[in-house]
Amino acid sequence: MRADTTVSVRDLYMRYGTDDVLRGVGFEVRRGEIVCLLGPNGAGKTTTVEILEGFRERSAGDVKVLGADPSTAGEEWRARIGVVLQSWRDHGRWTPRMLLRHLGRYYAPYADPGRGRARDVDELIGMVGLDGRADRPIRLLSGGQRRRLDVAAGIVGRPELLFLDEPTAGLDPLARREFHDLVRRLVAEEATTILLTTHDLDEAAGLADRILVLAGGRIVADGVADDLVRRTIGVALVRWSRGGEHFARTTPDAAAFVRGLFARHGEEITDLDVRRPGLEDAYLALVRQHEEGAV
Ligand SMILES: Nc1ncnc2c1ncn2[C@@H]1O[C@H](COP(=O)(O)OP(=O)(O)OP(=O)(O)O)[C@@H](O)[C@H]1O
Repeated sequence: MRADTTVSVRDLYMRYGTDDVLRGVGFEVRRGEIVCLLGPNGAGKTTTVEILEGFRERSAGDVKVLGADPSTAGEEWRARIGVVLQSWRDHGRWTPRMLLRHLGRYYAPYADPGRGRARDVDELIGMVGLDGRADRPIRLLSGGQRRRLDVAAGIVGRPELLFLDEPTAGLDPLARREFHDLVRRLVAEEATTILLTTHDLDEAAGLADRILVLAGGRIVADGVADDLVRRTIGVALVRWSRGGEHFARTTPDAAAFVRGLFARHGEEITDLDVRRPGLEDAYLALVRQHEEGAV
């Protein structure tokens, strides 16, 4: 294991009743990395993240988070991680300011001269763009504003490691952009390590240093987005029509392929489209291959 390994997972198994949801999951996350965990609904992303957060007991496997086993780690360890859950509905009568001040107090005993104490509440409210809403009851916040408050609650204690479960679900495009900037700032200024789940593949491609794809209970891909795309489906997707039929092929050399196509079929070719595939294409191909048992 490298010295900067923040999360290390080996042979992780999770069984619910007779259902094996995780079947030998393994990956690592290094300090200051933004890693994005992708996978279809029900693949086990939340389960994995909750095991790493110490909220769920695993069936088997080795898990180390900030050097400790989350199933036995204490409060001092917990104060070093931040969590934004998929949904959290509570404290409706409180105001964001009250809630953040309350959560901040929790971190006081764990103040570390190197990292400081809990963040100043006004600074935090500004960071997540909740100015003007800080003193109104939480139940009156819109869904997106509520999500911003969730993020604020996750970073109040200046976590070394931040877990974000679908953090931008329900955010408008501007709020999403601001959230991405906030994540990049946390990484650049505080070397925060980020593990996030999302179904937004543009978000994953734009934000993550590395992508993990969970399918069928295992990590079926682990790498930089561009490499995953190249490895999974080649470098170009060529689509065309001929005689009313539609065709599509992937190829590492689009120019040579298209020359060959025209040499064979000339003017019969219509609707030619050459496109560099993106993460969404690679992801869908991986999940499809996996479902067909080819991975
Ligand atoms: N406490 C539980 N008891 C039994 N089954 C569970 C429990 N929690 C989750 N599951 C099942 O485990 C599987 C994985 O669920 P999980 O929530 O981890 O998936 P996910 O990848 O986060 O899905 P989504 O993208 O829909 O949020 C699902 O089939 C779910 O029904």
